[in-house]
Amino acid sequence: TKSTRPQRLLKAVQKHSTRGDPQSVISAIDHFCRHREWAMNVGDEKGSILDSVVSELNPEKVLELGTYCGYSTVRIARLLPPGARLITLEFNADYAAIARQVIAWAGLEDKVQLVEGASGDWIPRMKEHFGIETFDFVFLDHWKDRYLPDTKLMEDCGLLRKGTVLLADNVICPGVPDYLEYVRNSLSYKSCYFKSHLEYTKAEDGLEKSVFLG
Ligand SMILES: Nc1ncc2ncn(CCCCCNC(=O)c3cc(-c4ccc(F)cc4)cc(O)c3O)c2n1
Ligand SMILES: [Mg+2]
Repeated sequence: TKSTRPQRLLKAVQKHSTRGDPQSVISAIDHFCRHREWAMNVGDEKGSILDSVVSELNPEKVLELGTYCGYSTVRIARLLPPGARLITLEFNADYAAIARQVIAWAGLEDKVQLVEGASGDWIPRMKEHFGIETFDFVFLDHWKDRYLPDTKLMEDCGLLRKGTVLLADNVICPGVPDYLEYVRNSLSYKSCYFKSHLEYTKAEDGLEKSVFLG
């Protein structure tokens, strides 16, 4: 039977990168997506912005919503200090199976916990199930119509603290208008837009960085 795009992406990682070398995994995925098949990874341009936000923050507790093949998981986890933890939620079991192998190939499995399921189901269980008090950094890259409800859910579950940073992908393309309106107008957030491009294309897209003020 025909392979899937995530399966072909994994093969490209195993063929063109070095096990245990996260940077080579990132480069192999970017090369595959730019020259073989487009895929919805955050990509190299927005990825560099993601890197700078994570490096500046040095977060201990990270939540990623939407793993896909693990590209942004690897980008974030490779920058985390020893002892820091990244929990990443993936709804699609096939994507999760590929992402686990990409994360393991990069040698980052000790920093990453991949959980299969829907954000709306798992966010309320973070405290009791993972012993998480609050998150320092959240990367939103899942269903675009879940960014706003899940942000409100994280607020209600007490998972955000003064200074927690939310970074949202795709705020222009595909777009998250209700989320943008909320974080840009709410007195509980200080928000700013990083203009960029949709991964591997010339179309405009960008990341919205929002600091929770408590
Ligand atoms: N609730 C819940 N909980 C947990 C979950 N885990 C996964 N999901 C479902 C996520 C499904 C993938 C989400 N990502 C995107 O849809 C996406 C799309 C584009 C794009 C596509 C076509 C174009 F022409 C232009 C742009 C580009 C991007 O960078 C994107 O990130 C979950 N949902
Ligand atoms: Mg995205």
